[in-house]
Amino acid sequence: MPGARTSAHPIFTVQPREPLDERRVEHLSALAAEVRRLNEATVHTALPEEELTELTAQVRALTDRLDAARRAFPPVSGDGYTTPGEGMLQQIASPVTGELNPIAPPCRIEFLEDGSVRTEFTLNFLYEGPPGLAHGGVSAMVLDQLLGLAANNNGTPGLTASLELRYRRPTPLGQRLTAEARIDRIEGRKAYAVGRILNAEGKVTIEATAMFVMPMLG
Ligand SMILES: CCCCCCCCCCCCCC(=O)SCCNC(=O)CCNC(=O)[C@H](O)C(C)(C)COP(=O)(O)OP(=O)(O)OC[C@H]1O[C@@H](n2cnc3c(N)ncnc32)[C@H](O)[C@@H]1OP(=O)(O)O
Repeated sequence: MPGARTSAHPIFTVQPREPLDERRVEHLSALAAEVRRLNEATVHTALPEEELTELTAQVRALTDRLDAARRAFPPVSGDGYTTPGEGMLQQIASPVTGELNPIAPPCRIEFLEDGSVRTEFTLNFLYEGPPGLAHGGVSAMVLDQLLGLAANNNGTPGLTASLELRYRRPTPLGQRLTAEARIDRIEGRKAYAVGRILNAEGKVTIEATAMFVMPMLG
């Protein structure tokens, strides 16, 4: 694959990923944004069955066309995977932050000067758990990613060894949510992070703590 790079880290050497330039990322992001709309429209549509049959055939044709030039693995942006921590930031198909991934809300991450990370995002009915409320597992996924990025931003990236959540209040759908995370402490290879999700009124809905461990190299 031209231009593909692999990391020196054993976990990431098995799957070479093609780095995309900004223009291509923009085009694919625009496509993913439309597919996101399509996903939501699919759940909400009240169209009659005959029209659904016709639309199903049209969507199948579109998918076949896209799949005709299929990459074995999702691409990355910029220079691709370079170091285990840095490279992960180019993961544009992440299910949480990936602009290219239609199942990602997507959460756009702010990396703050003090090393913490923050995102504002909205969950629609595709992420419903209890009626009208966000699925707890989806919130967990967002927090896992955010706390992981805080560890990464601190220069101590790692895999999630533990993730503990306290669901304090229901997390609403269709409302601006804020999630934030920071590193609490480092102990050897272990990075401890804390984070939370707040509703539009600034009230905490979920608190999270996690521990990330950088696997042994070699
Ligand atoms: C890698 C780079 C990633 C970059 C990410 C960029 C950000 C992207 C954001 C993505 C976000 C999404 C992220 C994801 O989705 S990550 C995907 C979900 N996580 C995983 O799949 C991880 C699977 N587990 C492992 O690979 C290994 O078990 C790890 C690597 C975690 C440790 O295996 P390793 O063989 O290397 O280490 P060790 O066994 O010598 O233990 C070392 C120390 O750690 C302590 N310990 C271990 N486990 C636990 C535990 N569960 N509770 C408490 N403590 C634990 C242990 O006692 C010891 O402590 P001490 O005796 O030294 O005091």
